[in-house]
Amino acid sequence: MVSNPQAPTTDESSNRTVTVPLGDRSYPIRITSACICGQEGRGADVGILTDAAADVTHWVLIVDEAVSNRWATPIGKALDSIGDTVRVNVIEVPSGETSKSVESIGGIWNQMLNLGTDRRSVVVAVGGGVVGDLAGFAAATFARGVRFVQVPTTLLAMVDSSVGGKTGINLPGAKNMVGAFWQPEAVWIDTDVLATLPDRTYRSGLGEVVKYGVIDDAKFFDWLVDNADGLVRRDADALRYAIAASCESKARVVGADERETSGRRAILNYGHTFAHAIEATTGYGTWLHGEAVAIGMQMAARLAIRIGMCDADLLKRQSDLLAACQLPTTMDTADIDAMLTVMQRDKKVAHGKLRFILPSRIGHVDLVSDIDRNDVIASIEQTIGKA
Ligand SMILES: NC(=O)c1ccc[n+]([C@@H]2O[C@H](COP(=O)([O-])OP(=O)(O)OC[C@H]3O[C@@H](n4cnc5c(N)ncnc54)[C@H](O)[C@@H]3O)[C@@H](O)[C@H]2O)c1
Ligand SMILES: O=C(O)C(=O)C[C@@H](O)[C@H](O)[C@H](O)COP(=O)(O)O
Ligand SMILES: [Zn+2]
Repeated sequence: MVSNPQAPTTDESSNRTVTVPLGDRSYPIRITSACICGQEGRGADVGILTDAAADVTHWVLIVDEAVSNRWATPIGKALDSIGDTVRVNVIEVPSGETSKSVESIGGIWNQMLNLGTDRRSVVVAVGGGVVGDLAGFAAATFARGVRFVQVPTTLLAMVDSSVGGKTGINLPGAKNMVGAFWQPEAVWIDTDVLATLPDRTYRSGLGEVVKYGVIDDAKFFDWLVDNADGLVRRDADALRYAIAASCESKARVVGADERETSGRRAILNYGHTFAHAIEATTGYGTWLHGEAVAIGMQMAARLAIRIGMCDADLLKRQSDLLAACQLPTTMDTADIDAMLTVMQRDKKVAHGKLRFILPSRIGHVDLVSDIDRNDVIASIEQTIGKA
């Protein structure tokens, strides 16, 4: 069922644009379909890329190897056909979280150098959040910064990682610890690419979608409750609505606090202090990011209950929605000491103290300091079913 009177409007082709409002660095998120595979054998329509950046002499496609043939090749061919004045190169990246590493970024910098990348080159990230974060960081740092465009190919990347300019890599003991804020020139979403996305990876993206409902938009949360089945089945209308609503939430928050200085942007980190500790301590890639976020949100909601910020009903509503999205809400076991060590390196830590994003009601969260370590431990234990 898709029934929200505030559903985003669409143009005749059912394409839609959401703007990330950042003054003269504002950029569009274009939500399209049938653009990459092209209509009636015409090849990819790369107008979104060519409109996004003027005076380009060189396109560098940084591509997840799993989507290279099917989704990046048509883009490369269409860019190639623009003419002799523009070069196109492709750098393939192995799939998976372990590619967000010091070794990978070093390899990419050297390949960019060998390909003659300069400040009139534009990087195009084609892949999920891993390639988006990695390619974005390469663009932010090579030659002290070249332009880039995000072409997200996972649901998670469409609703979250391609928007807002957080780029970077992991260290073995700390997720996203090295990176830069570097905004893309545009985000080009083509929902057709989800046709090849495995179910588990697709559902992982729903973890971040649920997050927006809890942190920012109670009406969207209710809509998700009504439409979870459709989303799991990938109903096209439900999916487009969820992508647009998520992008609108993220664009609004990023526009208000681009570099997470006022604290507003930190709300996007709901569940993430726990999630990043789960990812790092279980080995990157064991839990997908959105799955870890789902479990992390459960831990955060329990922490909020423990300190009297919200009641048990919020946890139940959140758990029910996560379960309806076929996401995990618990894990069998956890190395809590190791998790606490990783959590201490969270970027929200201030004066050595952990700070958490915690809900007071559906649709509202706050950044909270002075949390007792024992409450953190108890929240993890309750979520792994130990207490
Ligand atoms: N920068 C941000 O604001 C931000 C926000 C959220 C998450 N992230 C980061 O994003 C990463 C997770 O992103 P993800 O969930 O997209 O993971 P991912 O990039 O690892 O992609 C998941 C899997 O799907 C495959 N894949 C991608 N697109 C496909 C397609 N269309 N068809 C078939 N297979 C496809 C990939 O090869 C990979 O195996 C994490 O590193 C997380 O930290 C960043
Ligand atoms: O864009 C943001 O800001 C977010 O926090 C979005 C998160 O979903 C994302 O996982 C982000 O990469 C986490 O950032 P970090 O600063 O905690 O590493
Ligand atoms: Zn996230």
